Amino acid sequence: RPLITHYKQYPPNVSKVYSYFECRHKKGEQYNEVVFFGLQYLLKKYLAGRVVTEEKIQEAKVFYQMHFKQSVFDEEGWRKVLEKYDGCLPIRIKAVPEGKIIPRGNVLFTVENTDPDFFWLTNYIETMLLQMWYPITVATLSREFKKILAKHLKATSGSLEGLDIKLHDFGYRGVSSQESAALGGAAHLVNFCSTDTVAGLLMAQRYYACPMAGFSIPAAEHSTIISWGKSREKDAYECLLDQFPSGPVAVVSDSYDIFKACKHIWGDKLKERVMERSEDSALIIRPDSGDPAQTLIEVIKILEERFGCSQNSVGYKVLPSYLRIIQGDGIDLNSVNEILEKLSDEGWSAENVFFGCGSALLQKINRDTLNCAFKCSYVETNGKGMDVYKQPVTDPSKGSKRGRLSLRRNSDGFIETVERGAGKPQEVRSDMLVTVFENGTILQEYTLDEIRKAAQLWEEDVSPSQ
Ligand SMILES: O=C1OCCC/C1=C\Nc1ccccc1
Repeated sequence: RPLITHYKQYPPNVSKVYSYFECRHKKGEQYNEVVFFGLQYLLKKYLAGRVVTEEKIQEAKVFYQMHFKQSVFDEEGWRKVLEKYDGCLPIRIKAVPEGKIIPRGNVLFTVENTDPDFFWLTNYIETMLLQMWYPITVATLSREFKKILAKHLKATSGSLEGLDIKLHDFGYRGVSSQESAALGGAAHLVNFCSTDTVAGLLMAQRYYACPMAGFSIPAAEHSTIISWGKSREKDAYECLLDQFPSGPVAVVSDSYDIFKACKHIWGDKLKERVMERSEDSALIIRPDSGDPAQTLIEVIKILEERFGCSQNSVGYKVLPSYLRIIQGDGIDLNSVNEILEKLSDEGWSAENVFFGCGSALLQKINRDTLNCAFKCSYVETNGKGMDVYKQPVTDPSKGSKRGRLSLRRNSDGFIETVERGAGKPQEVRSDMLVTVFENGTILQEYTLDEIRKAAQLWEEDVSPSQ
């Protein structure tokens, strides 16, 4: 998009461009609240410090001359950033603290130039800032998973114990890049501490001060099973038990026939080996094909017949503590709910099952999933402020907010956006938006621990009533 040329298109004597980011709300849409996450990484990685240099200006000048076949690159503008601010961006960003749960349709962060000479800078960084849609959407959907898992776990076990390891991130291989894996993997770790997406762990370490944000366990994959040949399937499984005698071990068991594997290998030839394992060294059987709910029910029934089960304090059946199941195939927000419904209908507790989620967690989303938008809402021209907005007659739901914005909890305790700069000065204190960036400096940082605390589920998210 020729945003490079926008500086030529603003009215004369514009001195300030003020824009904001929101996840627009559409009536009847699901996911009515979002987790704010990811801005700190983008600020640290791309916007903080001396980001403008003479070399970059020269390179951009040549590049855009070739790209537009005319000289539209604002060399003088950028050189002024270099000279006046030593290459730092004269921009102010005010944002919701990371991890906060905000209802759709509210301002999440605002961006404005801090020096009249650089009004064109605000929307220059729009493209980069709009990429916030990704970590916000992953963190939000991951938390929707958590709500579903919490409800079923509470209802069928009476407790939320182990909730934060109930959804394992399987998505590393299914995302579009290492950076997406890092951002999406970290976003999932806001809600859970169970992952195989190592890039997300490194992101949490380097940008959110968390030395080890998530855990995993030894697990088979199809190659380590089929490399023994079909005739030695039992040996392949026995090797896992031998190699990982203590601690949980997960074994994908559908290479040939999941049902026979459970009945005749896990439940017969290796039965004693399985039963001798302790509760904190459980065997976790992984189906990986077939209709998820049907396969799970059939597998759990075979395991019940072979190993028995007990009743928990709320009357649901639980397999022996040395035996669990993880379902990582075909899991998304709909199927996970369906599966848990069917399991509880058959009297099985959610304690028996863990879930892995790949693309549905990190990739099967886009900027429209939560209708993320970045719009200008206020300008100053000839020193005079003016609230601006769009209100397309062709789609009112794409209307934008107007004026300078603040975010506050109203007298009923609900979070709302105050438009038109109506946030009274004394109310400024209560503005939930915090200045996190100004003129190249990050003014406020959050640790993953603080973010996790902010994003934890509320009481009503867990009550089995709804
Ligand atoms: O089975 C498991 O138990 C729990 C530990 C992880 C795990 C499997 N991981 C995985 C990752 C990427 C694609 C597929 C599986």
